[in-house]
Amino acid sequence: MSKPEDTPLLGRIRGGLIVSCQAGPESPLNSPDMIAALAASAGRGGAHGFRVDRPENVAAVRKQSALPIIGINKQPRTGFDVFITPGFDAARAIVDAGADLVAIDATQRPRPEGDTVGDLIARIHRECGVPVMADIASHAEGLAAVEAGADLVATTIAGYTPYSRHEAGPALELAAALVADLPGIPVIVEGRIWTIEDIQACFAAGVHAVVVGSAITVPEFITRRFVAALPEQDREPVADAPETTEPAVDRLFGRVLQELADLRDNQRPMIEAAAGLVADAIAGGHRVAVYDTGHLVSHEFVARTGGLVALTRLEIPAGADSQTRIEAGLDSASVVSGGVLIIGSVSGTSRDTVELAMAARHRGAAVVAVTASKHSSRLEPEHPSGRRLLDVADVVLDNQAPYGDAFLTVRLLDRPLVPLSGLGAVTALWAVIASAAEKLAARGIEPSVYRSIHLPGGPADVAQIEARYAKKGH
Ligand SMILES: CC(=O)N[C@H](C=O)[C@@H](O)[C@H](O)[C@H](O)COP(=O)(O)O
Repeated sequence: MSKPEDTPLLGRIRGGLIVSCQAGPESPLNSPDMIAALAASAGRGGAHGFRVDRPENVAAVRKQSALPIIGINKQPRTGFDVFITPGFDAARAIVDAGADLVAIDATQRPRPEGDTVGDLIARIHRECGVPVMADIASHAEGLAAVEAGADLVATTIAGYTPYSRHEAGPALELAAALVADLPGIPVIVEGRIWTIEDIQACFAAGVHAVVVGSAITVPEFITRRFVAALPEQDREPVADAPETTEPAVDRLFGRVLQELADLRDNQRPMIEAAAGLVADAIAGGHRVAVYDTGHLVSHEFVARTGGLVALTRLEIPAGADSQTRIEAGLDSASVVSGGVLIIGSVSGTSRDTVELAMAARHRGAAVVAVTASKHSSRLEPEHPSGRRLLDVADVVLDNQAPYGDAFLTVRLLDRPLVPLSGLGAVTALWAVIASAAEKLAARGIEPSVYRSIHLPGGPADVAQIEARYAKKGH
């Protein structure tokens, strides 16, 4: 397949805006008709093309638009992080549905079908006759994908793997480096574009086109962004404050289920990234340290039935100066290069917490933060650098709590009740642990897991699993 920037198809998207029209499994917009309506609206606004997931949605968009469609087929598979068009059948299905171009995960991570990026690209070229866009997370992956035959590269996965930088905005530096090192290959910026300035910066970096999704087609995210900017900050979000007649218990369960579904949809890439770090640390024989400014996370995860023996609690001793106390805490939990430190802090603003994260990273350990991002962003940071925990961690898991944390309106009461931070943090972190264990098992490493000490033979079982951990290191 030829690779000039101006094949007719690539010429049509040059300098253009591609609108990603996707809806998560729980979204009210998750149906082909709705996706087609989103695309039609974007087309009326001047979009130059669409990015669409799954054959039924591609077919629905194709029916009503002749604009270029970048098709993807997300297929999560147990034990693998690669899920954007992970294999040939997934690609073929979207081309058959009408996609003009296929985007695939072209990272260097293990692939569910055991093929290489090069094998997949060659087969798509040969059997489907369409160009392939390589979704990558790093500069090296971009170069390798082009070497392997990709026609375009996109920054789609940057910020969603443990080894790529987690930025709030688009991956501009990566895009600029790819533009410089891949002459003649169209570079696309995709992911976290939210402002006009973002778009201008992308084109100033020399990219071929941009893909924007959430900021145009995900009303929940757009609404949340505006709600987060409302001035009366201790008021519960309007969407959650109707005059309710529902009994508190029904309302609580309804809201919790909804919040957890949102957590799953919004935090999934970060959960998988954190799980990758935890799995790598355990495979390398390291302990996973857990620290919490309050109480919940460290007590929930360390020495728990169904939890991993590898997790250990980090405590910062009292007395001495801050640096000495932090180093002593890191030593006591064996935080070293290659290890992971999980830090739970709802506010994420205390000086010690930020210093602890920075000191752990200085030792070469990765830091996973579990924090209330919206709440934290509005609080004054104590650290002189002006940074919060979420600014200094490798992976940030947002427990999704609103500003003020309490999230439940109850009839007859003005003040919201029940902090969401704990429910969100605990669920997200158990998802990290479960996924890390699965990743280890997929590599042939069976992690040591506690059984309840109250079961018959419990104390002996606990002693035995701890001895197993001490011997094997995982
Ligand atoms: C990482 C991953 O799975 N990205 C997905 C790829 O198709 C989509 O969930 C994103 O919405 C899309 O890339 C557009 O990005 P943003 O919605 O940030 O504008």
